[in-house]
Amino acid sequence: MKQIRIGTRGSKLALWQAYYVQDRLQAHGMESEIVIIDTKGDQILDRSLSKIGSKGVFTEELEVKLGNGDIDLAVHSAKDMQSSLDEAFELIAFTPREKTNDVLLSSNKALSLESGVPFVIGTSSTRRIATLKSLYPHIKTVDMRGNLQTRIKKMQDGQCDALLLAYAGVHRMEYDDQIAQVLSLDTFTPAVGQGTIAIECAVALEKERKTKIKEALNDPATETCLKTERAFLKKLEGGCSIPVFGLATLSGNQIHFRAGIINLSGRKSIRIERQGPMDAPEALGLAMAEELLEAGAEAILKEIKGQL
Ligand SMILES: NCc1[nH]cc(CCC(=O)O)c1CC(=O)O
Repeated sequence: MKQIRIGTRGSKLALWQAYYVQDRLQAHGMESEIVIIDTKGDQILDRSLSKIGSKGVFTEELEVKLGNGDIDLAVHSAKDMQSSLDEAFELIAFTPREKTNDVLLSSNKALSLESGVPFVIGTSSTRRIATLKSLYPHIKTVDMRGNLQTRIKKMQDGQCDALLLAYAGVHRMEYDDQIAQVLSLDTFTPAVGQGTIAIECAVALEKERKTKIKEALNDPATETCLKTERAFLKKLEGGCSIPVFGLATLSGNQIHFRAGIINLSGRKSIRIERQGPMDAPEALGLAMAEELLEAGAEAILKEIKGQL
């Protein structure tokens, strides 16, 4: 088979993901080449994602190259993928998921959210900021974007005392020794897709190639969870800038799904937990979204869209 061309963003975390994909393909007898592609999300660093307009900021340029056949697959953090893709593209695989928790990262390992001692956290995530406001009002936040290495540098320069990040990225970039706290999945329920890598292809990609790529990379359990979460997100029309969260896990042949929404001040939040059969992930995700919308998420979403 002709070499597979892997498209990726150029950040260290993106490249880690691309090399991981390359290794898996190699293990399945497929040679590949990595093609680095710059995206709007990498270029605009002085504005928060919620202000750029989250849709496709990390994906648009990759999709252009998928569309014209310059690359065969695009590697993404599943969390960065908008919930609705253009009809010419599809997600064909999700890699085995890393631990999905958020972590508190600091050079001062004694820091703790529960201690009651005030400190400053650098984060631009609306979900994390709202959750902090709600549960830990003594914590201040400052806006912080850029790749992991840039943020850690800013922390070391004194712009904040700690960062609030996904464990997956921290672990992949080998900053485990700076983890002060691993946060609970019930309080800091992660964003949809956190911790897994999504593989995007053009629908038009040759069938045999697609099948082989999927065989090499897809983890069926993760795929089921991601289908649940993404169906949920799609119904809520939440891009990555909306403080919506959702985590599906499997137990036996059931999907356990906890999900919710929090308003920007952190004063209103709605959480739901439900189970559903493993063979109908989208139905569970959709039902949860509908239940949440009826329980008040509709009003919260409207309020948030007026504020961002
Ligand atoms: N929002 C950016 C982003 N997209 C994916 C990850 C981390 C790795 C992952 O969850 O796949 C991060 C950084 C973070 O939230 O800490």
